[in-house]
Amino acid sequence: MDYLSSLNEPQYEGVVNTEGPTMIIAGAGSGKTRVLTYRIAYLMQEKGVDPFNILSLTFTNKAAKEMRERIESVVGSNARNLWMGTFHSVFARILRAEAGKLGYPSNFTIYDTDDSKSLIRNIVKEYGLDDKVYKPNTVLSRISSAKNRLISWQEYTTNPIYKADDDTAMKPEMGMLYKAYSLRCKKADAMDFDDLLFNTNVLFRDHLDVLNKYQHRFRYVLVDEFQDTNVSQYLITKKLSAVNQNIAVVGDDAQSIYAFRGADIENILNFEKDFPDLKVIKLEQNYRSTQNIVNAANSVIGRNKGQLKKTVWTANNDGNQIELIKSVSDNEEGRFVASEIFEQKANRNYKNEDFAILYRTNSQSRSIEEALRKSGIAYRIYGGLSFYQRKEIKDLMGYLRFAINSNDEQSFRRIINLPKRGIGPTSVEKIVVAAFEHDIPLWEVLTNINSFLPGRAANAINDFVTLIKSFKIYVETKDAFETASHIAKNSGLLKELYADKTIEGLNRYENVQELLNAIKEFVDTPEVEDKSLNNFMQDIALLTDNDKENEETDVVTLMTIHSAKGLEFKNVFIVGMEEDLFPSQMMMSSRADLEEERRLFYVAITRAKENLYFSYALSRYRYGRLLNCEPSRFIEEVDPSYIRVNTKYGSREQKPSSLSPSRNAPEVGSNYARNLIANRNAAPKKPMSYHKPSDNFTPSDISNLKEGMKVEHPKFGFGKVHKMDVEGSNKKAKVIFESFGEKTLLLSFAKLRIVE
Ligand SMILES: Nc1ncnc2c1ncn2[C@@H]1O[C@H](COP(=O)(O)OP(=O)(O)OP(=O)(O)O)[C@@H](O)[C@H]1O
Ligand SMILES: [Mg+2]
Repeated sequence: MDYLSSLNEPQYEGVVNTEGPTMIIAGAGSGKTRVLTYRIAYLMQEKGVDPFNILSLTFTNKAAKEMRERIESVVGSNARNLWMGTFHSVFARILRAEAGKLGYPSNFTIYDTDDSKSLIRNIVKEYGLDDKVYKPNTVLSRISSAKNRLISWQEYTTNPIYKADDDTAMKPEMGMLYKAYSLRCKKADAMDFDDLLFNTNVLFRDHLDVLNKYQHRFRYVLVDEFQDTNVSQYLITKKLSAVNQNIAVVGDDAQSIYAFRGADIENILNFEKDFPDLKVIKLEQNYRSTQNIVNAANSVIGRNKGQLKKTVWTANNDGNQIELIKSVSDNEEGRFVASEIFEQKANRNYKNEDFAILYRTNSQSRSIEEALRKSGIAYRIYGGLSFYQRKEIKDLMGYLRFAINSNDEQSFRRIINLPKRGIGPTSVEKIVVAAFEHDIPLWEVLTNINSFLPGRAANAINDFVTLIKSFKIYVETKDAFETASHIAKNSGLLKELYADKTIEGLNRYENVQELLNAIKEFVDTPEVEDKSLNNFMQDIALLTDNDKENEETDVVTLMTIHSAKGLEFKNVFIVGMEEDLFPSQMMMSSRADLEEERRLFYVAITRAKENLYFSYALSRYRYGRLLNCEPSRFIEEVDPSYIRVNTKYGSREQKPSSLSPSRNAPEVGSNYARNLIANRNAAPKKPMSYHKPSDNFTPSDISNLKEGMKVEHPKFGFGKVHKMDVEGSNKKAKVIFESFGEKTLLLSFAKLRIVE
């Protein structure tokens, strides 16, 4: 068979030895992904394994798609039945099927990072905490890191270790926020990204029958980019392959670049302990890059202390030296890069798609984009604001999500006053708080709104509820396209966009049409059996812009180095090679951080097949100020024999070895100290902490509740009935609680225990 003949000896071993645990840790461009791809093809074609029994986990949906296409070219359309995708997408699918076991409905909503952050922002406000101390980003990453280490909020709030850490960091309320955030997500029938992995672990831990089912389904498990799995992901794969032991992982410790998100290099070491029969395969030949690029990459990564020893060599040509481009400003940098692309295309027959421009942070794309646009070079940005992050798309998706899951708090907040219905933030807050305090679902509050809000506000909500109910009928009875079109029209969203005749308005209108087109395409796909909106929405939440179908393919790629992992391009520009930018200012405070940053540099270098450019500017706008910049220390870390200064654009005199030796010490330390002092001085407001119900708490029959009775409420604790109010249809009781003061409770919802 002809795909096998294109493999070298160890690669061949990796493909045909399909049984038992296998690990390949090898350098960039050595064919790790190729081995995984062919191993799957081999399993299907030679071993007759059913694609339903193969689970392949990749880092991006794009990588999964490419892998599937390659396998398809060998084995045919049967490859579509492989279980292949990111950890998040595969396990979201499994969680939907098993949701009931964890107390979620199968149509649970997936909160994206924006949803999570805005929920945190609300909670911080509700508890009266300082939002400069408890920034949504900081709080979310602390929660995320706990979840990825499988620490539940229950454990977090009871184990004093975490409290001590948070106290030291001047964020003593972190545990309380973790708990409140988790309860709110659960109440909204929503999982955030980390929950998808966390809950999969809970599912497999607490439901051995379910674990058993998937252990038998996935006879073969394969993981690409294994170095970037976190503890939570590792545990899932380990459990799944415990019975059959057919697990193959490939990775490169020198390319581990997600430690800041909890990826753990220890997994590579643990793997040997957890699977003692492990077969380890070494790949040493690089097929991707020229000799020069491979050598330069080796000279960089050799500076890291904590790497496994590996040999990487190539039989490819020497190729050109790395070109160093110096510019006076970020705008000039953009122009130089654009001119170079223009020239290379003209002289060497390259196409746009042969170029990639890689940068450390998304915001660097602006000056490059401007220059490319002026030169008429087609490009595409990966990452950044993706299609599904655009406001108009999120708005319509908010309606679709809410029609499916009407307890979804974040969607509710997004759409309730869109278009304007005269419902103010106070009413919205009252509704959300009522659901929480009465411990009833959001939808139940909305459908009984007259009990919670005064007349006029209630009327507006009632109209909204009627509208959503009519949408729900569509969700139940029509296909995804009919439903979504109906909702787009009748929600008033399309009309509002249509009325806006500015260019941006037209764009937004077209984007919504584009989403409807995508849904139409989904409905028209013959292989899709379940054409409901529900089914369409399932995986959408996990799509990133990188996965979007590309309209035009011959484009220059712009992306962060992080998202370039695993990819390759003939020509690569690494731009913004300046101190404080790359290495990033935030990553210079410890040796471990700097090593991670250096691995990122290694990843960037090893994306290039033929030509590589480093570019830096002497000044750049950052944080709204023009800053002077110095060339990155990383430039000097590359053996100078592999670099030449580009004299077309940069200064002729400058040599890489003479790059400014003196540097100002980064200000990280002093800033940090300033923040600490500032935080200490800002007296934190005390959060209100809800009462913990007594162990014997069960709500009593309260039809005979009378003034003077002593009661317990699950959240407000103990109190005394002050006054009964039987006016109108709603029976209410005014209760004075010991810690919360007076509250008016609706008897039809209140869960109270009569104490005496
Ligand atoms: N035996 C081979 N003969 C020819 N080309 C090969 C061979 N093995 C791999 N290649 C090619 O080398 C390039 C790198 O392979 P691949 O992407 O699988 O490497 P990798 O180890 O996964 O790299 P990375 O660490 O960057 O993910 C690809 O273009 C691939 O097609
Ligand atoms: Mg790879």
